[in-house]
Amino acid sequence: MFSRLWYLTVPTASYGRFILSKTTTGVCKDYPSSYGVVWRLYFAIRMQIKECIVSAPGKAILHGEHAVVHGKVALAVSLNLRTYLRLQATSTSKVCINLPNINTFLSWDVAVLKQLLPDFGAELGNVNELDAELVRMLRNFVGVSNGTLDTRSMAILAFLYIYLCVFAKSRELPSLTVSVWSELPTGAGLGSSAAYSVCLAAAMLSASGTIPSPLSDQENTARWGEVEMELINRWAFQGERIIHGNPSGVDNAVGTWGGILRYRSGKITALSRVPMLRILLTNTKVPRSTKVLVAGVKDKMNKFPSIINPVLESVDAVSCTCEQTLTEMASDTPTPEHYNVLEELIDINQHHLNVIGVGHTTLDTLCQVTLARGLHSKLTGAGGGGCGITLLRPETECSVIQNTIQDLRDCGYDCWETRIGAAGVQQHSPLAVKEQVLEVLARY
Ligand SMILES: Nc1ncnc2c1ncn2[C@@H]1O[C@H](COP(=O)(O)OP(=O)(O)OP(=O)(O)O)[C@@H](O)[C@H]1O
Ligand SMILES: C[C@@](O)(CCO)CC(=O)[O-]
Ligand SMILES: [Mg+2]
Repeated sequence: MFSRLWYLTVPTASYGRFILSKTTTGVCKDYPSSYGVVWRLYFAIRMQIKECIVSAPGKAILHGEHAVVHGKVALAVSLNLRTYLRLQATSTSKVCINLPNINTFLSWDVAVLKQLLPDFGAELGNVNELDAELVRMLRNFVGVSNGTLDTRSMAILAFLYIYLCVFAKSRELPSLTVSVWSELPTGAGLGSSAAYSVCLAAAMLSASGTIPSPLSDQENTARWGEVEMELINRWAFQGERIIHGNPSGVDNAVGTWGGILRYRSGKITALSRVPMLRILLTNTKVPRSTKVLVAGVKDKMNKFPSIINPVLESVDAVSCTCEQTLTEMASDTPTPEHYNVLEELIDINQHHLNVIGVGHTTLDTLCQVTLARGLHSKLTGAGGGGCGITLLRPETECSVIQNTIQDLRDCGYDCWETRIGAAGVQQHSPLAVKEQVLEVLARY
């Protein structure tokens, strides 16, 4: 009776439709047939896939990268560069993922993915810890070894992991298409993996109905409440674990909450009183892997604990002194002395980052070129290439900024002034998304 596929498609109020799907397999294993059919119908009816568009910002770390992995303080800011994700319900019985930034376009039969689910009733993917058995199965499924750093494999593993875990409760995995496009350079220290993971988590939780849509008739862009953001952040952290190995959680926290955050061992504090900082971002375009760099610091710590641990302690003190200085600047008029302190902290931290082995000659060049114009720089994110930040003082003349940007471009780097403190994860109606972004997301 249930040996063929059937669909019920109903228009929704916003855009798109939802689909009730039935698979060819008929009954749930381990359950009497009529019971299985009832459950399938129950879950199918519940499974009103809610189409959505979400976005999350990238980040720059002012101070505390790497040290934060070992329980020290980090100060991080969101950027005005975002990752966008569009999730569409389909009736193809396939799960499709389009990742144009990394030239990856894949699809799987839902029936094949269902074989990865454990027996009915078994727990899959606790939000608080990575399900090692599922990761192992997914590695086999995708065909990657444990030590792989391949960009595509990491992105696919994170996607499948979050998809399966979020929809595992309903045995009917939905047929859908997910397209992700980012304004952020991939793998350059600006939190592209976290913005990607935050978008995946928000979209899956929203599509499954686990969290409600924050959009209303009046709002084309809206944010979720604290409880929902906490859940998004936790699932995004699992995505980061798959991509990074041992993330601190600071990047996904900024992708979720946005703004300017102090982060230490999972404790997130929004800094509300901070001065408006102007920052240049420079991408050396040297590719690197956060996972490898984080593991390299751990090796150094194991090899020379009495040398490296005090350096991380000092980075912690740099972050705390910076936070204190920013607070003073916000409560009083910022003075040139405040900026002198911020510049000295940048120099000190850059030296520390070199000591722990995450520098790169291109980053040394960045520091030298900007210092020749009187400006101070440090790497941001995992280092080893990727991006650096340069602090601009209020009195820095326009011509100095323009000449610095040109000098850095002459080195072959990308360089631009950025705005910090953008909003965290958001849901958008199509009306609120820039046309070019919609166009890229709709192309697939
Ligand atoms: N737009 C995207 N589309 C698909 N995958 C992405 C995208 N952005 C990031 N990723 C995934 O994240 C990986 C890059 O993560 P990685 O942590 O190494 O760099 P980052 O997050 O940009 O830098 P950092 O962690 O230092 O801030 C890519 O290899 C890919 O697997
Ligand atoms: C290098 C690191 O500290 C920041 C990467 O943006 C890693 C992490 O905190 O997960
Ligand atoms: Mg990352």
